[in-house]
Amino acid sequence: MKGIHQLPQIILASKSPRRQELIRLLDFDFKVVLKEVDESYPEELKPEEVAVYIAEQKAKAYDGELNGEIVVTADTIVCIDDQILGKPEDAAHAVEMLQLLSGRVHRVITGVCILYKGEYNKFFDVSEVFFRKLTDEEITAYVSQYKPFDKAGAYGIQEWIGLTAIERINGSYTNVVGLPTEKLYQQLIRLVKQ
Ligand SMILES: Cc1cn([C@H]2C[C@H](O)[C@@H](COP(=O)(O)OP(=O)(O)OP(=O)(O)O)O2)c(=O)[nH]c1=O
Repeated sequence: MKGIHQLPQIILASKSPRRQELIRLLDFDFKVVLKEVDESYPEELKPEEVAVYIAEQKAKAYDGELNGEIVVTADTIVCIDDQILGKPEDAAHAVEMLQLLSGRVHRVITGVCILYKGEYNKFFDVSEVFFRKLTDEEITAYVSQYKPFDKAGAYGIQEWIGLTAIERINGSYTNVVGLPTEKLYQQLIRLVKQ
């Protein structure tokens, strides 16, 4: 037990350093435990459903292995014109994604799954991100220097490109980084106190 609300131990099943840092800042007693999970999804799902579906798959890997802990998993996708952008496969793919996002608004959806006492509690958050027009030079320089291959949509809002090219966002900032902390906090308290 730790933090203002004294929650049980949390297992953050995520290799993402940004998620680990955010959950640390929430002041939880947590540890990181990782498992390989297949991130494929049924094609007919809507973007919001995809993020939640993958988050749930990540949590399912812990079913039956818990002893009162809370498992938290998440999945972040970028969505433009109903096209889902995951992580880029290589530099050319990253450049293509950023050219698509340049000068336009897109949605970032993070699905979250909380596994507690055998129940899967799922939700998602959506943020709109407004990019100014990026030049091709900026895009290629960013991709070669920052190698955003571990990031949905090929960019990090917390990096150089986010600081210099995002005009504004509508919604939660931490949701774009990979974990909607305000919603997650409310859900955790609701589950533990009920
Ligand atoms: C859009 C955006 C995404 N991201 C990150 C969040 C996620 O870590 C990543 C999307 O990939 P995910 O598959 O959501 O997560 P992950 O593979 O990094 O970690 P795990 O599955 O173990 O939890 O992109 C940023 O850091 N900044 C951004 O602005």
